[in-house]
Amino acid sequence: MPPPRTRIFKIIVIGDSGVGKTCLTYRFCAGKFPDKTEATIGVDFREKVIEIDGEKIKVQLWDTAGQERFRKSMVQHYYRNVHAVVFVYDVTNAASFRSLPAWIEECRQHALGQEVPRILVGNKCDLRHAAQVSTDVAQQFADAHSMPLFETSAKNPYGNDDGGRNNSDHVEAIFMTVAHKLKSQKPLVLSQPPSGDTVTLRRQDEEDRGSWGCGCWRS
Ligand SMILES: Nc1nc2c(ncn2[C@@H]2O[C@H](COP(=O)(O)OP(=O)(O)OP(=O)(O)O)[C@@H](O)[C@H]2O)c(=O)[nH]1
Repeated sequence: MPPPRTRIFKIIVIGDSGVGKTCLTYRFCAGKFPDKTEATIGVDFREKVIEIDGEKIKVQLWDTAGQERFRKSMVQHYYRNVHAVVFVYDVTNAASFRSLPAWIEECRQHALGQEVPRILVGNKCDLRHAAQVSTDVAQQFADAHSMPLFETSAKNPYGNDDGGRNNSDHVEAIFMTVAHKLKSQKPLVLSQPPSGDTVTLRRQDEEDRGSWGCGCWRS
């Protein structure tokens, strides 16, 4: 029997430069805050294999450049066969929140349909004292765009810089939520052949490969 194939979920992470996209993806894949980061040029990939309901799934995070000059040549590649989008803003930087409509518009221009799950992430919640974007305002925006909102800190998921708890979502839990959503959208389905008594297990993706692309499977 051939080894079971591993599904790959491609999730792109987008938002202004400096909001913490590299740190969030690093936190999820490496389990810690990076010692230092530099502005992303083009795109970086990070992967982590997770297990949901006994199935191993490869979560592939595309950490995209926030700076326009580092995006230009790559932007077409980001949006090919995307399974989910994570929009990130920095809770201490109102301008990064005001940029969100432009990022949503960029997705629209690259033909990302409403069927592609999106979430909104407010990062740097450890710096609550310096927050410029309130949870209420962010929640209104998320509701208006039918996205769930998560507030988090890639740096310090459990506490803030005053020594107190920051009540933020854990980065791990956020990406796992997206993976669960994707898995539930594309379950394994039982298919009964028209005749004969063999029942074959087929993955939903094989039926709509046109829209999801072959790239989400690997032997
Ligand atoms: N306090 C705090 N700082 C953070 C957090 N996440 C990221 N940073 C800092 O924010 C700065 C930018 O982080 P990056 O992850 O490089 O930002 P980016 O969005 O990937 O930036 P580009 O690659 O230019 O698009 C770095 O100095 C990080 O240390 C956080 O949760 N809390």
